[in-house]
Amino acid sequence: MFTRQIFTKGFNATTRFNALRQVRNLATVTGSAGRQMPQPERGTGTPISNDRATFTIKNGPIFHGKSFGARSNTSGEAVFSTALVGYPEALTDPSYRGQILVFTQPLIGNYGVPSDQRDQDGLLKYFESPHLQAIGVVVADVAEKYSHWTAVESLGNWCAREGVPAITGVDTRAIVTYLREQGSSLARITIGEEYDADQDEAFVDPEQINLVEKVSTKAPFHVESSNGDLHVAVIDCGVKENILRSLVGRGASVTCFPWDYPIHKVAHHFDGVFISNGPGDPTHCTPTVYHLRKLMESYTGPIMGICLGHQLLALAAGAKTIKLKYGNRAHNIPALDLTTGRCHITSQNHGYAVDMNTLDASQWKEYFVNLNDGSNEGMIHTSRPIMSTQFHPEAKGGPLDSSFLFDAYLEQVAAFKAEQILSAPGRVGRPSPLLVDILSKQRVDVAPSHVLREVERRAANAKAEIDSKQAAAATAA
Ligand SMILES: NC(=O)CC[C@H](N)C(=O)O
Repeated sequence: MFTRQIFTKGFNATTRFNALRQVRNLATVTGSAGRQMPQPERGTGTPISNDRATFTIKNGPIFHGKSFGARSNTSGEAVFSTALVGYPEALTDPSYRGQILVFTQPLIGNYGVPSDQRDQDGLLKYFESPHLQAIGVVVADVAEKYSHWTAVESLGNWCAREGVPAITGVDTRAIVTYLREQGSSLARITIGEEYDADQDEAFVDPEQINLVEKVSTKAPFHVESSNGDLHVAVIDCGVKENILRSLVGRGASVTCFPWDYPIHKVAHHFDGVFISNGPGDPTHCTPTVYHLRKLMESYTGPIMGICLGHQLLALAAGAKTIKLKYGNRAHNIPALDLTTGRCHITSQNHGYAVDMNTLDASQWKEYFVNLNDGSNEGMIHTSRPIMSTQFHPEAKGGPLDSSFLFDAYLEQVAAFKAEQILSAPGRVGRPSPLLVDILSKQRVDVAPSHVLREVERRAANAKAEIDSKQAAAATAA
């Protein structure tokens, strides 16, 4: 409202100045508590490295540039995003685990990195999870100086603190042109050394790894809504905070379960079930798919899935998923709603898609279709309240065009709850206070990728040591 007034004709200069000052004050008033410079956690991260750096695409071109993040090497799938804003949200989105993110927007870092402040419901205000999730960052031109009222540190500082290598000064247009033609590729970032072609076998292929088990909560957690008395079970495959906020803000408390939790055994306690986004190939999540199949057989309440959640529901319904040539990562992808004929501009981040030809047409209809490449963007059950989208209605970053899908889902959740109360009047509406007290309020035991890497490295070393001792003992005997 203020901004509208400021630019209305007829306001004199002083009024305009005061209004602007008010907007600034409003904007900064809540920020102070979380605006201290974050301190490095002991034993994690490195100082910022400004050494030479190399970005190497497996069997492809090599790009030389300058490091601006952690002094460590990394390897994974190189993916690119054409989003113009939202690097803090993208880099903390667990769906980017295992991936080196190349930004096509040339100037990245100019508004710094915000704090890990939480909102009134205990959800992160500016991040999609507590840590950087992408395992490497590639930009054309990093902004070392930044300016924004939410910023507490530079992008370089954040990457270094979180142990994530980052490279600047490379031609991201050439990288994208290569990936677009060649398709998804493995790559590595090497800091401070010349690239050695003999290391080629060291490329890590995230497609082979179950990344969901690394980013999912290890035990259930609960986020209470102060806005209503609905209760939704979320299968956490690496859930974005803004998905939780979209549910909690609309009056649903959420209990989030680990990815492989037998959800069908507890679903009857809930007014709805939701399946989150998450990293990697959906076919790794066999337990989730099995539980979802059982859930759809026994549970009549509303079910919604987003992105990986959509793919898992489709697999549970008997369909197949495919890997796209290079995926869709942007904030301006047109998706056509086939039930209304309306086009929505959507936020996306995925490398796999549901093959609509494999979905049982007697039970499911295609809900949305991508107007750029014709890929599937969602499905809806023909007779039951089950619906899912490949794109991200929760945005962050990106447009809110499709947030109405959360409204629609929660209307169904409320209707189901009302029905349940009528048929079983003793049913407790709100989540039990005991449950709420016992459960954690945040994800449980989800280690940031570089900490996990270190743990895995030490475990591998320990195993190698035991193996060699056993071998030596066997030879001696
Ligand atoms: N954002 C997501 O949930 C991504 C889903 C899946 N990992 C894919 O890349 O297709």
